[in-house]
Amino acid sequence: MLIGVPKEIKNNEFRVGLTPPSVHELVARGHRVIVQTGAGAGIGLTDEQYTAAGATLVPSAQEIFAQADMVVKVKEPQPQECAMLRPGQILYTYLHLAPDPEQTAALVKSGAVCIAYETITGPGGGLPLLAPMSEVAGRMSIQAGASHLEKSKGGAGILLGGVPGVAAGHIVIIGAGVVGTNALQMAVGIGARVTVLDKNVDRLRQLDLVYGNRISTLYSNAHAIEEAVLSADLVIGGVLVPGAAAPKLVTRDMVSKMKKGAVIVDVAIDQGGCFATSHPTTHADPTFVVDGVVHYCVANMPGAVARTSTFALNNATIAHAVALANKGWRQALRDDVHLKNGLNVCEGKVTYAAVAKDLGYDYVPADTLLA
Ligand SMILES: NC(=O)C1=CN([C@@H]2O[C@H](COP(=O)(O)OP(=O)(O)OC[C@H]3O[C@@H](n4cnc5c(N)ncnc54)[C@H](O)[C@@H]3O)[C@@H](O)[C@H]2O)C=CC1
Ligand SMILES: CC(=O)C(=O)O
Ligand SMILES: [Mg+2]
Repeated sequence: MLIGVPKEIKNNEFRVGLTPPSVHELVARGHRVIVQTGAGAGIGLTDEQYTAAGATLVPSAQEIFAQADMVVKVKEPQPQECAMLRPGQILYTYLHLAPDPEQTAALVKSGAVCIAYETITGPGGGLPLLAPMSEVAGRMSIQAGASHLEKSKGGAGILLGGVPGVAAGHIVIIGAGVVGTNALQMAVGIGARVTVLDKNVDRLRQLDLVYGNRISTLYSNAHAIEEAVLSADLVIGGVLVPGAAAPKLVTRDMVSKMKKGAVIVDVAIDQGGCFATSHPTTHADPTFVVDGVVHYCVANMPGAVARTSTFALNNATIAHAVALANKGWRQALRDDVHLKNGLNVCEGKVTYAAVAKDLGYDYVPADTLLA
C-alpha cells in the first residue's frame, strides 16, 4: 500500500502522523511511504531521518492526497484537506465529529473511509489511541491552569501550592478518566487541594485507594458540581461520553457565580466542551474571559509538546496502521472489532451511532459495508 503523511496545518500543530521509526515499520513490510517535505521539521524530525527510514519526500500536501491509498495524520482534516480526499481512500487520524457538522458533511461527501483514533477501543477496555494524548493534556492542564492564575495572564494571582502560612489553591477535576487522573497526579504533586468528580463510583474508589485523604472524591451530579466549582480556583473539564458531544455540566449561571480570576481548562473542548461558556481556542490565542473567569479551551493541547506527543501517539497508532496497510481496510476491520469501532464515516455513510444521533444522520452499521 502507498501511505501518505502530510504536514499538519492546524494552528500551532507540530505533531506528525508517522515518526521515522513508524515509517520503517511499514517499509519493512513492503509498503511505500511518502512524507511531505518538512513534515517533522518543527520537532526535530528531519527529512534525512525520513528518507533514511525508507520514505520518499514529496513537496506538497496535494501530491500526498492525490497519490496515497491511506493518509495518516494527527488532527482532524481542515476544509482544504477534506476537499482533497477521494472515494475509497483511507483517512486515519483524530476526527472528533460529534461537535463538528461541517467536517462531518465534508467527509460524507468525500466518499473516503474515515477511521477516528478517538473511538478505537482496546481489548482491555478504554480508548487506547486517545489515552496517550489524554495523558499529555491531563498533565498539561495543571501547568496551563497554574500559568493563567498569574495576574499577568488575567488570573486571580494564586499560587496553587500555597506557601507555609497561606492556604493552597483548590483544583476541581470533573471526569476521572485518563485526563482526570493525569491532572490529579500533577495537582497532588504541586500541593493543591483537590476535589475530583465522576459518575463512575468505581473510578472514585480506585482513586481513593491511591490518594486516601489527600483528595476529596464526589459523585458527579448538578448539585455537587455547583458546590465544587463555586469554591474552585481552577476547574479542569475531562468528561467523555465516547464519540458523543460532551455534556454541558457547568452552566452559564454556575460560571457567573464562580470566583473572579478563577481559571477553567476545558480539555473536553474537542468534543464540544463541558462548560456552557466554552468555545474552542488555539495555542496562538488560548484564553478568553466570561464573567471574570479565564477560559482555556485549546482543542489540540498536546500540540504544544509536539515531540513528546508524536512519539506517544505513534506508540498507540502504528499497530493498526500496519494492519490496515497489510490487509486493506475491509479485512482489517473484519478481523478486529476494536479497529472497526474506529470507523466513523465510510463511503458516504455515517457508521458511528453517537455521531449519527448527535448530527441527525442515518446510522449505517459498519458491518453492512464490510460484507
Ligand atoms: N483538548 C485536547 O487537546 C485534548 C482533549 N481530550 C479530550 O478529553 C476528554 C476526556 O478524555 P479521556 O480522559 O481520555 O476520557 P475517559 O473516557 O478516560 O474519561 C472520561 C471520564 O468522564 C466521566 N464522565 C462521563 N460523564 C460524566 C459526568 N456527567 N460527570 C462526571 N464524569 C463523567 C467518565 O465516567 C470517565 O471516567 C475527551 O473529550 C478527549 O477527546 C483528550 C486529549 C487532548
Ligand atoms: C485528542 C486530541 O484532540 C489531540 O490530541 O489533539
Ligand atoms: Mg476539532
